[in-house]
Amino acid sequence: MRSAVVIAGGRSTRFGDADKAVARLAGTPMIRRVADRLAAVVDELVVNCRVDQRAAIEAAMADYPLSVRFALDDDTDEGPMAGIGTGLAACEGEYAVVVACDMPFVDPDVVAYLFERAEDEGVDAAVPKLDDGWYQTTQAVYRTEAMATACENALARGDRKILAPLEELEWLVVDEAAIDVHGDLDTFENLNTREEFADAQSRF
Ligand SMILES: Nc1nc2c(ncn2[C@@H]2O[C@H](COP(=O)(O)OP(=O)(O)OP(=O)(O)O)[C@@H](O)[C@H]2O)c(=O)[nH]1
Repeated sequence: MRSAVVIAGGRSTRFGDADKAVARLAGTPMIRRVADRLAAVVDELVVNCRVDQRAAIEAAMADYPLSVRFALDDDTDEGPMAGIGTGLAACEGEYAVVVACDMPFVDPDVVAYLFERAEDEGVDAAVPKLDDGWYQTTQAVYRTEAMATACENALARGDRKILAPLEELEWLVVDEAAIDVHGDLDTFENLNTREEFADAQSRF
């Protein structure tokens, strides 16, 4: 069984006075676009968000073909890594892909490849690294229990850095060239501002 976690507990401050997770992108809430792209490669979906976001996200997920569960932040605004840990702790699969709610171009072929790399090599995480040097921790595959525990441990020692939990795990880096062979690099594009949102509309 493979799981997916969509993290959505951010405040969308660069977007303005609205939750970008449920903002309509070419007619469809952005989080639903992400979820729809994941449906072909996972068996269940977990949404991580705050309690005040739940009703709108639930409405956006109406009639989704897979089981959808919510993993709500007890402590809000603890950063993306806390959201990753909360979401992974609620998963039933041994491995889960984590995807940020603002990555509507997520490519199922890339996700499938990340699962294969993690599962075949038996590691705790497969994390893409682009040629610009950035680790794509918000579009990566994790062993659910190991990463959830590592996130808890990092938060307990006051470290909210997104790479902090990986320090105690065995993980592999998936480089840009390998991703490029298996799918579309647009998969990592994330939308933060109204302008980026407007520019992206015509691509659906
Ligand atoms: N659970 C949780 N998720 C978060 C938090 N901060 C960011 N995220 C998520 O992490 C991903 C990347 O975050 P950002 O692009 O910084 O999103 P954001 O914080 O909503 O946007 P800005 O306020 O404009 O930075 C998004 O999916 C967010 O929903 C947080 O404090 N808790």
